[in-house]
Amino acid sequence: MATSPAVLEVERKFTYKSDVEDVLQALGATLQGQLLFRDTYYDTVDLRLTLCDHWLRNRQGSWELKLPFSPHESGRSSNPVTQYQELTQEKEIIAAVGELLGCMPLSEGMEALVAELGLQAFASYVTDRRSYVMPREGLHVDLDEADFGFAVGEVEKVVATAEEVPEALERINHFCVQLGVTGVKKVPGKMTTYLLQYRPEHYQKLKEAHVL
Ligand SMILES: Cc1ncc(C[n+]2csc(CCOP(=O)(O)OP(=O)(O)OP(=O)(O)O)c2C)c(N)n1
Ligand SMILES: [Mg+2]
Repeated sequence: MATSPAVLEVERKFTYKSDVEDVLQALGATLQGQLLFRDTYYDTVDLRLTLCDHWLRNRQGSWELKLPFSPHESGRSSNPVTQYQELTQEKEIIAAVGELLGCMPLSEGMEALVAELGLQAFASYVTDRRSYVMPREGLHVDLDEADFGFAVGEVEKVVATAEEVPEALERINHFCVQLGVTGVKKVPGKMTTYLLQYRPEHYQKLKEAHVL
């Protein structure tokens, strides 16, 4: 099966104040747009996907799987920068889920896979996202407000190969200094906060597995 070019997302989350958009524009960021979207996340009944830091979601009708491509760096550390591969082709998602669960799914499509593996939706929320771009740096900045009353920003760079990651890290961290984001600890994202608020047992299991 021909695989699509890799999409490797290098990302750092940050908390922001009401003047963040003035600061972004002063740094040369331009508003790309505002988007509302619902994410619904799925896992097996015994949480085998998220316990392996794999995040299967349906975003406004499109399926995506986020999986660590550098496990020692992503969720399993206090590093504020996370690194995930993002699959969007259903055949690649099915293959990756099957590989992780040690099975050969017969399903050709995602709805069938959900039924075949008995996957359950464990989180669903709407995000109001204002997206900025820093064209020269090739960085994107998302300001997210979730419908359960939580806001978080993220600076991210998407690259195609692992060799491009060190420069992406450098650009993200340099921009975060300019933005006044200085903490070295990981900033909780929407999913972490959602689980803590609504699925504390799931949250606890992921903490014990050092995923979150
Ligand atoms: C700081 C941190 N964030 C996420 C994780 C685990 N994790 C990885 S992916 C993932 C699911 C997506 O989480 P998040 O990035 O919060 O959502 P969102 O910003 O809407 O997705 P995007 O639009 O960026 O694709 C999680 C929880 C972690 N271990 N640590
Ligand atoms: Mg994110």
